[in-house]
Amino acid sequence: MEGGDHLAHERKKAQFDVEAMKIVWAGSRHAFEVSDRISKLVASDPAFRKDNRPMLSRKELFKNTLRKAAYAWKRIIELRLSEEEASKLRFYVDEPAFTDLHWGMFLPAIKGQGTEEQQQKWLPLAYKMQIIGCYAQTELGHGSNSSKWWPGGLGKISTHAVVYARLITDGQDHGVHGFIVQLRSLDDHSPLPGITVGDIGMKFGNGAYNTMDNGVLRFDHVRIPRDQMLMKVSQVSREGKYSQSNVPRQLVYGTMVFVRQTIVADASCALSRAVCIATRYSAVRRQFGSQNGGPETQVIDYKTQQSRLFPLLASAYAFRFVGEWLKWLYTDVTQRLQANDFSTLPEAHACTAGLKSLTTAATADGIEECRKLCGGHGYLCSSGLPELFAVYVPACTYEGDNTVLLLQVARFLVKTLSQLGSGKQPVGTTAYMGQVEHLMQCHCNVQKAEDWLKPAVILEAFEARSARMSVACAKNLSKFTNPEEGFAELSGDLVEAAIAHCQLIIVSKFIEKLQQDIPGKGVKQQLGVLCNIYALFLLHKHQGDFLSTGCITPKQAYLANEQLRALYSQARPNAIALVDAFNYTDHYLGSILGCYDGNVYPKLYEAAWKDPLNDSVVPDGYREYIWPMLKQQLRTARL
Ligand SMILES: CCCCCCCCCCCCCCC/C=C/C(=O)SCCNC(=O)CCNC(=O)[C@H](O)C(C)(C)COP(=O)(O)OP(=O)(O)OC[C@H]1O[C@@H](n2cnc3c(N)ncnc32)[C@H](O)[C@@H]1OP(=O)(O)O
Ligand SMILES: Cc1cc2nc3c(=O)[nH]c(=O)nc-3n(C[C@H](O)[C@H](O)[C@H](O)COP(=O)(O)OP(=O)(O)OC[C@H]3O[C@@H](n4cnc5c(N)ncnc54)[C@H](O)[C@@H]3O)c2cc1C
Repeated sequence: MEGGDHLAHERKKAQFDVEAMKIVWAGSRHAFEVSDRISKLVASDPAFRKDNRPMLSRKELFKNTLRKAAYAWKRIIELRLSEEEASKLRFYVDEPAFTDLHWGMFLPAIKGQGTEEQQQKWLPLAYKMQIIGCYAQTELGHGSNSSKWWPGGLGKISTHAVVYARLITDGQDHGVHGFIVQLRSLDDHSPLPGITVGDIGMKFGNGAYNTMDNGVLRFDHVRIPRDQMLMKVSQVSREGKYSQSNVPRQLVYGTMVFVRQTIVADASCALSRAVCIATRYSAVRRQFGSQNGGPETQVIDYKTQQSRLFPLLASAYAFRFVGEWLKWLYTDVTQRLQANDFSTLPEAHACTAGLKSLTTAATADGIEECRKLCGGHGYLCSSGLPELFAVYVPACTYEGDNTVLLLQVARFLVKTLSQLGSGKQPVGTTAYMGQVEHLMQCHCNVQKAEDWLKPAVILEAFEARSARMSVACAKNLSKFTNPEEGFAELSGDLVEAAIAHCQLIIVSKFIEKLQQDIPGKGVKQQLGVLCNIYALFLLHKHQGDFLSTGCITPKQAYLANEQLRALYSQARPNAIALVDAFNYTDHYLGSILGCYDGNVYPKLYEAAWKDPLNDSVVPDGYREYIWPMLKQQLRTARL
């Protein structure tokens, strides 16, 4: 069957209003309209072509990225795009670039840690891109005194950096502080005296993150003017006297709270993209299972395919909603900080760190699972999945290694529990710890599979599991005379407790979302199915935790799995419509397997012929290497 919509029969099965779901996914009608308009603008402009990326050498690839970034900036100015529209445009261009760090970390660091005066000086230059900045924190070795290593945009492009370094005055070490440092001449781009700077080399995957110039930086007697130390948190006077404002020192790390929050939103984008590809292809692909000469089975109808794919579809929606909530939390903490209320900073730090860890790990694993769900064709670059995986997987490491971040959450949980004794009532995402006595002894009363559809039942099971795991850690920690030694010894258990707590947050935010007014025929009902799939899939996967802490019985675990199977059947007719609701253009998806019309096979066949290897029938190197080999075999055979 040539042309036409090969997935039309699937789209007809939808039991909900897809257009209304698109608004829910985007967050608002306004966000949908901006996203829709800008994604089409990018898709229709040949300057943003990206299908050739895996074929380019590093130098070609990098120059191509610079061209796109400059062109994107030109279009942003010509079209007078707002900040929101400009950031969407960069998002849909879909190519990691120095601009990510300029807009995503350099500017926020100055906004968050610079004084009013410093902001007035630096922000206008940065907003007009008259200077280009990066964020230089990580070191080659341990400490904050070796060479900076990894910062994106540093290697070849940034003119400035926010550099994190130790501040020493009068021989006294005041710890790590941020400094704005000019790295390169604004006239000829050469490094300033005393500065050694360059790219750190090829990274994982063709194309992928190699469009970014992650860099190395060394200083040799470089003088930074005093007023280029970011001085909102602490100051050095002209006389060299060090002082601290009346704000917590942790604000120095505020940029990370901001970026981790955007990374959670980004996880839902990356996962939904992979899921969209795998779902559409699973409906197109037929394999075995035909009876009486009828058509073969669509692989999406295999229960095993559903049990691997639908939890990922549900996770994409779950991450979307928890990302929305995290954005609210971040805005709230920012407003409080401006009013000198620092009380919610530890929670904002724990939530952003923990959710960044959970969502990036699940997304990286999920993209790889989607590749496998597409069988052999998933391994082709034209499926879009190998590059998506290679671009995405460092999210598990950057902005804090995922395990290190979970340990930060665990510290927060242990502290919250220890404060219960002094009568401090936990609030926000740890409010459930206030009912710890009930949660330690409550019994789940599920008797039949459908009982698992009750939000209160699910919530109590997840709260009890999380509370019991944290309390067990706290009890074990109290046996150590040296708390740090105890923390190190029990770090494996602490990480598991942190995961349980963060999973509870995601499940509870999905449930809260469903309590809102959600317009559109059948939309809320479908989201309800996805929410239950997400929660029961987690319960099934981690049933060891739920059983060993006595939160549920083996029979109840069995019933949860039974309910999960029923939910997969409910999701099945809506699967294509649920991924259409992401509203991705074929350009953004960058995948033949995931194309909207499902016309996969002719496109795969056509794309194969575009590979440079097929430019000639006889390949380069034939005369040099293959022909002599064949001739020699011929001679041996004749002997
Ligand atoms: C639709 C959406 C589209 C969105 C598109 C956008 C795309 C998004 C992508 C964005 C681009 C991303 C590109 C990648 C760029 C990558 C950049 C980086 O990787 S920058 C480097 C980041 N490095 C790290 O994250 C290091 C991890 N380590 C830590 O975070 C450590 O905690 C520390 C180095 C900050 C400090 O270590 P240390 O001195 O040992 O202190 P402690 O850890 O013991 O902490 C002391 C105390 O402070 C609290 N704390 C720690 N961090 C924070 C924080 N960030 N905020 C607030 N508070 C913090 C901690 O809890 C302790 O508190 P206490 O009460 O004393 O227990
Ligand atoms: C693509 C990419 C882009 C990046 N961009 C930037 C950037 O723009 N700016 C910037 O400053 N940095 C950047 N980074 C660096 C990034 O932030 C660090 O790589 C990250 O914070 C992890 O630190 P590390 O590499 O030192 O890993 P390590 O800390 O050396 O981790 C190695 C292993 O040790 C374990 N480990 C480490 N500490 C502990 C502990 N306390 N307890 C238990 N286990 C531990 C980790 O879990 C991990 O398994 C980037 C990295 C990548 C990959």
